[in-house]
Amino acid sequence: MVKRRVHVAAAAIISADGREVLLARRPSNVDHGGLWEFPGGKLAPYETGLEALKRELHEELGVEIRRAQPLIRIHHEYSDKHILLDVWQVHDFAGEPFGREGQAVRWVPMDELVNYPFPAANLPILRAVMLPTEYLITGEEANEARFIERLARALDEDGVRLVQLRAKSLDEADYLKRAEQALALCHERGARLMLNGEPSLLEVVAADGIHLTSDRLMSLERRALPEGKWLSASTHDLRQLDHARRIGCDFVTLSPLRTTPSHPEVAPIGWHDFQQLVERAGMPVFALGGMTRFDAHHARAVGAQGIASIRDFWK
Ligand SMILES: Nc1nc2c([nH]c(=O)n2[C@@H]2O[C@H](COP(=O)(O)OP(=O)(O)OP(=O)(O)O)[C@@H](O)[C@H]2O)c(=O)[nH]1
Ligand SMILES: [Mg+2]
Repeated sequence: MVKRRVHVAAAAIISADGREVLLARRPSNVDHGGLWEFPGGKLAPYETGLEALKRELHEELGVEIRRAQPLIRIHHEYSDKHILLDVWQVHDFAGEPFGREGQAVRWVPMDELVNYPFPAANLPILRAVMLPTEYLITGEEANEARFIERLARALDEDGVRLVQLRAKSLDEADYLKRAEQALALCHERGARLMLNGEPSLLEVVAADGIHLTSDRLMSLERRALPEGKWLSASTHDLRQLDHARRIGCDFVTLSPLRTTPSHPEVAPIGWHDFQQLVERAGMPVFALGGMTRFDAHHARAVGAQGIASIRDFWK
């Protein structure tokens, strides 16, 4: 059987306070009936994704999009079709959304999203909706007070909401102590903390997830994390991206986008190849390597979740 190829535009419509996202329930008599979805539908011939999205949101919800940004593109094989879900984050719209086709429509808090039944293609979209555009990786800082100061500055002044504690020079006891301190700071501000190391670290410190080095990623055959925790990994090529997806990573960094002073010998990926890799990733990807917040807009435009950086946040 030759599968149909279906291109669908869908919207993650975010509430003004950034805490909720709008879901709709598919009518029981259609494909994936009764499941929840991000409102949207198939592109008509000659429509762009954004044009289709504008038309669909008007038809399905009675709202007009004012401002939207690409969020993630997911290719998924259903038994009867190959689907491309082209998902946009809608930050501003006019009108009061309601189910114009009789479907249920509901504002759902971000942390309750995982409790809703979605079509199989949607898991990486949920991750993308929950993740910010910027990912801070901590730099080295031996002095404890100075470390706290630097992290607090990034959280308070830069508004960072996702942090990876990377501290290769600390032994395990000191790392765990830092992790407790970082976790308290992050959670006070509603930010999430990833620990760079072994999944077993989570048995000691109740951080939000684990970030794996690419070597460690390639040595793991399955996702071994407690329920509700996130798994991310460093990747540098397609083989590592494929492996990350296979074992169920929630998101990854892909590097080095540019040549950096710390790794001058490594060839940069560059935006062109980066875009091709992201298109195949099937999960949120942060561009890493010489990135600053000025690059975030372009990173999003080529399909990434955003940028990860030490230098731009670690002042
Ligand atoms: N809109 C939307 N569709 C999704 C999501 N996830 C997902 O797998 N799909 C699938 O993508 C396809 C979208 O088609 P649709 O039924 O919304 O298309 P449409 O609004 O143009 O309706 P119609 O062509 O039936 O009139 C369906 O097979 C649906 O199950 C999602 O989050 N939102
Ligand atoms: Mg639809």
